[in-house]
Amino acid sequence: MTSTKIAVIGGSGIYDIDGLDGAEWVSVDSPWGAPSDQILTGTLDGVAMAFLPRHGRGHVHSPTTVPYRANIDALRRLGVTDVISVSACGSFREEMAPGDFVVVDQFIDRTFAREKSFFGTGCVAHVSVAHPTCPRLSQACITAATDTGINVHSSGTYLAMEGPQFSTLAESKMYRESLGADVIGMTNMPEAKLAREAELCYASVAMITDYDSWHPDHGEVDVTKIIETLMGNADKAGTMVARLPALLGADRAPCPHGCDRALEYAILTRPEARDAALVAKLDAVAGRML
Ligand SMILES: CSC[C@H]1O[C@H](OP(=O)(O)O)[C@H](O)[C@@H]1O
Ligand SMILES: Nc1ncnc2[nH]cnc12
Repeated sequence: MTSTKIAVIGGSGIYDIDGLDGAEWVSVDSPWGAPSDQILTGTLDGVAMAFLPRHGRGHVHSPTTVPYRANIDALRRLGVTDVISVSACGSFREEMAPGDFVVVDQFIDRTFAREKSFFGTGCVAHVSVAHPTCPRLSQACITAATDTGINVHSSGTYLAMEGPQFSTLAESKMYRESLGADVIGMTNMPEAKLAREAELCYASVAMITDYDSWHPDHGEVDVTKIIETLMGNADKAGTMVARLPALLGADRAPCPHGCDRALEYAILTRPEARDAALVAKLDAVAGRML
């Protein structure tokens, strides 16, 4: 058994969380650069918690420039075991309406201008992301959302686009009709891939804010409306998060789905061929295996 430490990565419109005992913003140094912001630490129902605003307080980082590697590394350095992303998303499905939550279980990664791995020349690793989210943690999010009275969909495919512009109408229709995506956002990739490399359980709660631009009865997406819808849902997200410590408990059994052992058999570079500088940077993420 290890101790649970739950991190929430708050997306657009979510820059803080209430109710932590002993709340303190702490700075965490990472060899992967500066994280998006300081990290709010504390406890909730006796369980250690951490909160990181993905875009920084004041919304400084664009989806492309969010320091994804530094963020995941910093959470790992803090001893986090479980990461929950709470994100604003557009919907490609009539029945996934603004105000609903979707606990995402698949991704289509269409981002192209971001660093997507902690590994590379001098230390090569290939982890599986066939199932990119943790079923145990996702189920806790579904239960917490249901308990909170949220209209929650228990699965969905999230298309991660580069942005920062929203999709064209043709792209929106292609993502929906040809690629079969259910929701769209700009940030969950490479975050989910990096969490897997760092052997962290990861779940993604998508808060639907709009119908992107495909829906004939809704105008094209715009950021003011997104933030309006988001603000109407921020309290629901907070209540959902507050249920999680009781559901997950302070003592943590190994992940039944192997998220916390993802690097076993993943590192290919022979010990004598590894780059010492890269190995040193990997101390938090992969120290267990190096
Ligand atoms: C505010 S509209 C677009 C912006 O919102 C989402 O961010 P996040 O996933 O951090 O909630 C979306 O991915 C875009 O980055
Ligand atoms: N329609 C949309 N496209 C991309 N990111 C979003 N975030 C919220 N709504 C979005």
